[in-house]
Amino acid sequence: MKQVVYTASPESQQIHAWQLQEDGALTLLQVTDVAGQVQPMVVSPKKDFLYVGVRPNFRVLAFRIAADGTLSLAGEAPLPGSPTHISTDRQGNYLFCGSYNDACVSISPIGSDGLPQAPSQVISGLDGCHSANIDLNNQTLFVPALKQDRICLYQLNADGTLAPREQAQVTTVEGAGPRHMAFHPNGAYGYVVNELDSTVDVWALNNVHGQVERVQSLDMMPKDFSDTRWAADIHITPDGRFLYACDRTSSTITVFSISEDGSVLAIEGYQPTETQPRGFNIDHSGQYLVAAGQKSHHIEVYKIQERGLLNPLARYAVGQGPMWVVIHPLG
Ligand SMILES: O=C1O[C@H](COP(=O)(O)O)[C@@H](O)[C@H](O)[C@H]1O
Repeated sequence: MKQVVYTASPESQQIHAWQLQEDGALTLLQVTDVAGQVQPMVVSPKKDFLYVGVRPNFRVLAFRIAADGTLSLAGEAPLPGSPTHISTDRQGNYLFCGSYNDACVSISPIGSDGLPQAPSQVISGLDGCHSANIDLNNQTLFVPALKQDRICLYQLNADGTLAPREQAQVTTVEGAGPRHMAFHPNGAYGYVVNELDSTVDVWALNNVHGQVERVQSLDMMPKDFSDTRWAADIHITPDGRFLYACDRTSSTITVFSISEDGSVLAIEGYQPTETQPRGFNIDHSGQYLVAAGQKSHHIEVYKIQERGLLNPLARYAVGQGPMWVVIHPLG
């Protein structure tokens, strides 16, 4: 499988595109200079565009992805706040943007040309809004509001509007600070990394009462860790066997195994990584993990081994302050 790794480096305002070889080596394909601090990125489900949130002029840029994975700017649209996280629905018809600093989530239609338009709806009052995550059924948008210790639940209607679900929110432990989310491939469970106490919560998405319910909470730090907790990102392997979450103070990635039904996590180990890992990702074959060090200005590639443990392969200099990693299968 041919894949391309994109990294966003806001301090040097660059996107690096790398070809991921079968053996896990990276070959630099292209460096794109961007007018603005590039931060969150997502590839459209139709696989033809990379959408990138930029600042200080809050916009989403749409880069067309060529057959070899190189990028060319095709369009842009305004966003209602500083983009902290962007994502799309499962069909690529809508773009969601969560803004931590502007405490909102927005939805923007994506045209038939693949270009996002101006937001059609903005929901405010979400203090510390850190991400927007549509479930596998393309029905419920999970929006963690970090400063409110809650995850708001919105229904995505057929007309492209968001409405609070009957169960409008779930709450975390006080002071947890829910941040990013990953879904099990069976669609029954979601995993949320909590920034402020570096825990990971397992959420049953449809319990016997049809409700979202927390079924497990795990400390992701080693027993002897006593410094400030500062978790960031979370990702799952495509086969649903392993989950990874990173903490920035300790610069570690915690490795979890997942029970077959997705309901139970167990810690398998802790992987030291690049300094201040704010973003990482897993390739589509489930063989490699790529982590970015916001303070090391490098990315590092790991081979995923038995029990999910990580074997460092090589590290590569990128732009300054890398913080977002997206991996895209070509073809
Ligand atoms: O992880 C964090 O995220 C928030 C929001 O990030 P931003 O890049 O959208 O400003 C940040 O303010 C906070 O300090 C940090 O821990």
